[in-house]
Amino acid sequence: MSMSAISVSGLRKTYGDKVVLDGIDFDVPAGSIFSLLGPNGAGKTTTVNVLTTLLRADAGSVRIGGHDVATATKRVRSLIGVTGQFAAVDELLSARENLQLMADLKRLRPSDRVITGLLERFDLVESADKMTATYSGGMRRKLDLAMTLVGNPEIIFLDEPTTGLDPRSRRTMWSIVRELVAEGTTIFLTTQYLEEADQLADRIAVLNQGKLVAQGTPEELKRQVPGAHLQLRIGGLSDLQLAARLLPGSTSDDDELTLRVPHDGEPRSLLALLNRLDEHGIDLVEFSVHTPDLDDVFLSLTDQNITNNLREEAIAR
Ligand SMILES: Nc1ncnc2c1ncn2[C@@H]1O[C@H](COP(=O)(O)OP(=O)(O)OP(=O)(O)O)[C@@H](O)[C@H]1O
Repeated sequence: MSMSAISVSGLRKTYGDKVVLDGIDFDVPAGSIFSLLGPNGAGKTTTVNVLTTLLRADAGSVRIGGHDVATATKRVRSLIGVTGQFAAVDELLSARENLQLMADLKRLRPSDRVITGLLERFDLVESADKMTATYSGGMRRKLDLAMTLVGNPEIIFLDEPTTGLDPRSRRTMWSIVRELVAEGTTIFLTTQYLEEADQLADRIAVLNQGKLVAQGTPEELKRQVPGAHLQLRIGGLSDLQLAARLLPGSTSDDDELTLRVPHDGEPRSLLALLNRLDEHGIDLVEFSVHTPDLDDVFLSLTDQNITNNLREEAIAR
């Protein structure tokens, strides 16, 4: 059984009479990537601030690496690294000097090998001694993450790590994040790019108006929103018509010989459906499963008019 790196239960935070976090619960297994999504003002930064000991919760419990953030603050701080949207990089110093500063802050001695190793890993050796004010946004982000890694934190909070980066730099950051996880690091990621969460996260939670309205793997979340369907291509018109009769709710295109069937892509019922076609001797040429992307999930779950039904179903998962 995998251990929880982050365990949150009944977390509440209010500012005056504004309830920002209204009792949220989630669990992040060690060595996995968890992404918290939500519209602006949903409470993501507030959550990160509580989890990283910068802010005290009003109620609930938060354990990081098994330690309570409220009572074992120092221990928690020694386990975590935080990379913010606004990089901690000092622009008047070089990459090497920034890393040295971080090593000194963490009382890491000797630090030369660690610093050289990080410069190599992040491909910053050539510019290591140039003032970071001359760096591109991507290089600065890499340095920021490198600084977070000084001292080998077990759990890393990445707050919008690729905002403003071009697609190539974003992919470089993604592969570094994947490497870290492969080495056993736990990552808590906030991002405004749903594709990033989709690419990286093992599990995603969607925060809306202070509550978690859904949690699951990217695939589980995508299956919850309407629009998922199967596209079948059939060998002939009579087979197409027979298939359309067998599969209620389907719509057929006689010219293309295709059939669109509402379906969430769940393997067992998919198999049953295909078997049914086979039992009737229907010539199935091709099929594909179309699931909505995370944008659809996000819009549907964070819409103010979301039906209570979907919300309850989402929470139950
Ligand atoms: N110190 C504070 N005092 C009062 N209200 C605050 C304070 N900090 C945050 N809030 C309010 O709490 C709510 C959640 O803010 P938070 O910054 O956590 O949201 P967020 O999901 O991170 O948003 P964004 O995506 O815009 O960064 C907002 O309505 C915000 O105005």
